[in-house]
Amino acid sequence: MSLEPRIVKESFGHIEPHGTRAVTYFYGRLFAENPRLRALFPPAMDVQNDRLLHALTTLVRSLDDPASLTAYLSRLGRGHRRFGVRPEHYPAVRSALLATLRRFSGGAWSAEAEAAWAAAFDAAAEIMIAAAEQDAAQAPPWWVAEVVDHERRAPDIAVLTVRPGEPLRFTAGQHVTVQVARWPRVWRTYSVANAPRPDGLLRLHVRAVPGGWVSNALVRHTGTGDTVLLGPAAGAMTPPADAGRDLLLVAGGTGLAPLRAIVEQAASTGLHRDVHLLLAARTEHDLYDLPELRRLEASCPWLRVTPVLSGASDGESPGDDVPGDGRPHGAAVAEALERLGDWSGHEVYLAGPAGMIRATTARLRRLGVPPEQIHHELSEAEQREARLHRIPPATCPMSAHASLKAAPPAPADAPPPPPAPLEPVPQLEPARLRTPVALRTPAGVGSESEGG
Ligand SMILES: NC(=O)C1=CN([C@@H]2O[C@H](COP(=O)(O)OP(=O)(O)OC[C@H]3O[C@@H](n4cnc5c(N)ncnc54)[C@H](O)[C@@H]3O)[C@@H](O)[C@H]2O)C=CC1
Repeated sequence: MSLEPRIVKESFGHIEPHGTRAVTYFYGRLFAENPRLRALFPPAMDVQNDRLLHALTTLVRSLDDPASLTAYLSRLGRGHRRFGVRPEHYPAVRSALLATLRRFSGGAWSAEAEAAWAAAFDAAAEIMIAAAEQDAAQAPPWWVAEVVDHERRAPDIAVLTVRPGEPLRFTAGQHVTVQVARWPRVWRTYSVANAPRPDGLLRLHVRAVPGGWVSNALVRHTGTGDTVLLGPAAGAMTPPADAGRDLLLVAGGTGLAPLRAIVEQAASTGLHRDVHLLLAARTEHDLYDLPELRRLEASCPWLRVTPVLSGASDGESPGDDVPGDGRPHGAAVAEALERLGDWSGHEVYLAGPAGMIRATTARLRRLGVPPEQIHHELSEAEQREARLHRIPPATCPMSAHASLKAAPPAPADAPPPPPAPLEPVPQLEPARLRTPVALRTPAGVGSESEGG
């Protein structure tokens, strides 16, 4: 990639302070000039805004590291397949992006900056398109999956088992995105809570968070026989086949999911490494998977499961509220870590609220665990929580799956309805439910059909 990182970084510095305003302007301009593209996006754009800002920041920061930039853009290109993005959409995005940069750079914009950004965009688009095309040759953009089991393990927690119509490849520790019939084009990330199995089933652990569209739909309004869409598996929190060390897994709440998959993976490969799973939860009812874990522990001599209760919270916002017993959050986990042994020789995997990941990482470092032995996906946890603290004021009662199974009326716990989308919502073809799926898009936008 022949780029001008210095110029791109400098000009981005002028735009960064305008963050959200600039991104809002970008999408406003994109949709004003290309109304048909609106149909590719969810009704409420808050998550999309965050994603664009995150993508631009990552792009600019990675300009000096072509290998990680290419890996990031390839992931982005593959991930955009599920939105129905096609090569012919890129010029419109390019034009809106340059206009936005020009608009928010004030007097600092120059022909040199424009050329540098145009070159950066073209190079990025080329990588994204190539990755998407390569991916299309081997995997569908999304999978239609049937819910084959739905267990309500607590008032706000469900464990769902889903069967994709086509094999969905993943490794233990990875996550997929999920879309429900009730909220078309709204994707949320959940870890797969099991290791790959011959029957291809995936288990998801979901807590219904206040105002959460997809989580409430999955926990309270989904049952056996319903259909969800799944995006491709992603994520790098996968232990190597033989990590060479014993494992310490620290789970916070439903952050158990990816670690549960790692435990299953260890069981199926016969690793002969000790695995200690520390299960942090606020209350007993949050220990929604403990009976199953106890059964697993009884049959696996190398596995030890230690639940740690931190106390119920008074507040509603996840992650940063204070437990009811007045002790600082994370105190119980920290005490347990200190009490239970020496972890400096362990490979450690953490999943749960961002605050827990940060606090536990700091504690492990103090306990002598080298940073390269501590694995987590903190930036994803932070993004998820940023979204939760800013519930968007819009919803969409239309359903991409409406023709598959009538969606019930919007639930009482859902936020108020959104402005109508400018274009018709893409519809799944009912007849092709369990075979490759076609996305019908408005004329001129093109149509996406599944590659095999
Ligand atoms: N469902 C899934 O597939 C996955 C979920 N996650 C994330 O895991 C989290 C789980 O949320 P909940 O089940 O509501 O967990 P929670 O909010 O009930 O907390 C679980 C444990 O973490 C501790 N904790 C919470 N905030 C803390 C902080 N700031 N410092 C130290 N400890 C803290 C709590 O005391 C509790 O012991 C969410 O952020 C979710 O996004 C992560 C990976 C997969």
